Amino acid sequence: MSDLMSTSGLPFDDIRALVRQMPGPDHAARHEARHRQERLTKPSGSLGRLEEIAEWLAAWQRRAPAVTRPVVAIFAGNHGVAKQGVSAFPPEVTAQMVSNFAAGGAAINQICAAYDLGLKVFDLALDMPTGDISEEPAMDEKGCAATMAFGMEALTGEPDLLCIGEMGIANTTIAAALCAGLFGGTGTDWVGKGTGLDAAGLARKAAVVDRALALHGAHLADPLEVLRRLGGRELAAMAGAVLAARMQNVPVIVDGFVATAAAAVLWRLDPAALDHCLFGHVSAEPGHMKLLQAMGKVPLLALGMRLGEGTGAALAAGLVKAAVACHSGMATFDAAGVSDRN
Ligand SMILES: Cc1cc2ncn([C@H]3O[C@H](COP(=O)(O)O)[C@@H](O)[C@H]3O)c2cc1C
Ligand SMILES: O=C(O)c1cccnc1
Repeated sequence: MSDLMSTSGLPFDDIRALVRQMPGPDHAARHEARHRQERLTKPSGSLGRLEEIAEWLAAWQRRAPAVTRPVVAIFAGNHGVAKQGVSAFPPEVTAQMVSNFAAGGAAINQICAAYDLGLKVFDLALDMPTGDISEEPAMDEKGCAATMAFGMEALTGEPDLLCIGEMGIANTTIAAALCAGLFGGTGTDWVGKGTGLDAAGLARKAAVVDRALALHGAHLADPLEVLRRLGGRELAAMAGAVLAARMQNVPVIVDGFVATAAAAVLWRLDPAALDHCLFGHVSAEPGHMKLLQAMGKVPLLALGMRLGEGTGAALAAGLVKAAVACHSGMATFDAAGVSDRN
């Protein structure tokens, strides 16, 4: 996928060029799917949002919708800001959970097995945390752009549906800072308990976000600059993966607060940039619903989950598979000899 990236100009110029070249939906494929939908043996509209999902898939896959190679991509990164005591867990857990993913012991492994989804885990220099955003930028431009390009590797193997998730202790602090940088507000507007902070921890987390905003506040007009300063590697990689999926006609399901914050960088560059994305669930992390509302996105599920790992996206992939099965497998009124409405 790195062939999408040239080597000329400033590193972010390549990303901006891709955003300008993003393909739109295939209206003919969407129309075809809608036409079939109307002939299936059910009252028109009775499958509700499942019908919309099938038509959305057709539009972005540019053909009759099909999901035969769904993949969950988890990006893992570590964050300098973890040393500020903003997570209930220590940063070693990031690498330990990557091992757990490989061993099949995490929640995401079970959901992938239940719904027959592929799982790919990408770890991003876990022994070299990014800069502490309350003291310095997380990344330099070259590192941030290179990490976005690395995220595009999620598309190798040609998945036909891509679920985006993450693992990275302290990354709900990063997501909160990123949201404040992109949409305004202060720490308290965007932080939540993450892995389970107490009230004192939550206040500390909000103060850390406010310090980061004070430090970087003069440089937040450009969304990619916000990502570089207030983001982290797994967030940069997720943004790159979402963008690469768009270029390759692969619909995306975004996971929770952290994954949505990463995708929001692209939305800020162009509000149409996430039209090929579904938002799998709304996380219990309070910033997530605010963020979805700010972008006008309606999540599929609300299960009170606050895990990350792509779990909410993977659950929604089960729904998407069912939507496609109905769309492609149901009989038409004519074929089944069922009488249509009067
Ligand atoms: C055992 C364990 C498994 C996880 N799987 C996802 N996360 C989630 O929690 C982290 C973010 O929360 P915070 O900002 O509070 O650190 C991320 O790693 C996220 O993926 C986990 C966290 C833990 C502890
Ligand atoms: O919604 C999320 O992405 C989330 C929430 C809590 C912890 N980790 C991730």
